[in-house]
Amino acid sequence: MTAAGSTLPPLLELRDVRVAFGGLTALDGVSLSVPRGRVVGVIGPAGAGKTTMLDVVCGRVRPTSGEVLVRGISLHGHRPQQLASLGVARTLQRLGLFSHLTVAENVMAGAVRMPRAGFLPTLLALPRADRRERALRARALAVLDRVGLADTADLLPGRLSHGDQKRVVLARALIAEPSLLLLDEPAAGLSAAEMSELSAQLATLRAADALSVMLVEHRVDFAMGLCDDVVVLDSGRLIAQGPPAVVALGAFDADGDGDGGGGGEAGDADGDEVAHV
Ligand SMILES: Nc1ncnc2c1ncn2[C@@H]1O[C@H](COP(=O)(O)OP(=O)(O)OP(=O)(O)O)[C@@H](O)[C@H]1O
Repeated sequence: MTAAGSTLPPLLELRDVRVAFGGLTALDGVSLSVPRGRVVGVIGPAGAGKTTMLDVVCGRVRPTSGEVLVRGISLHGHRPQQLASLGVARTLQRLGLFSHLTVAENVMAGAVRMPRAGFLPTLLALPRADRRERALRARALAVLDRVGLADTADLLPGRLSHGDQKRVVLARALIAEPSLLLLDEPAAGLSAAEMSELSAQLATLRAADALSVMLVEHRVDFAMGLCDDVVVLDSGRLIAQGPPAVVALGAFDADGDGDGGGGGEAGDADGDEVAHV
């Protein structure tokens, strides 16, 4: 990285973020960053605050205090629909596909950053609108090809397996050409084979597009295998963060089963930085 490059702010930064729902503190002073081109996984037991963290980044939930920054710009007061213009796209835990639209049309629906045809030209079916529609469809087909679903473009999503529907959801996020992708439980409901395909897919995307990813995941093995860095939340507090191999050495209970998660001693086996708060 150049000297100038190293001064760039992280793509995403949370500074001392606290979220309270009435008397319940869902996030308690969480600070973290997602550097450019990195994949950061957020793990922790049910109710730890993982989804709340994504909601805060997306503007669905306002922090009670603290700050969220994208490329160094504070998102104070931003709305979810403004996120795309900042290069942020999110997938939801529930797939949210339109059952009456084809796979390609579902993907096109994610292209909020693309120039729109405008109501009047579309209504009058003017050639300019047709051209834009065709260009958008071509983009959707290209993205579907990237996730291995080119031949499903004209099917309804209900015809696809759960794993393939999740790939459509990924394609719908990718068509907006995000620089930061937020994934809410991408491995949920996937078989072991589908999980390893998804890992390979995300690794390819990251390499090709310098995409930064923050994902929330219950499947700790998946997150540990894929992510450059892992953040562990428990009861709204960030209790550990660092490379998976280092965090795995720490005594946290990621699956909430009371057995101490990775077990063993906390430490810094290979010189990587790990924080236990
Ligand atoms: N809108 C809300 N109103 C009140 N409490 C909420 C709201 N959203 C979340 N909570 C509470 O905040 C805490 C954190 O919830 P959150 O969904 O962020 O956890 P999580 O780690 O994503 O859990 P899971 O793994 O089960 O999805 C929980 O105690 C939850 O009940």
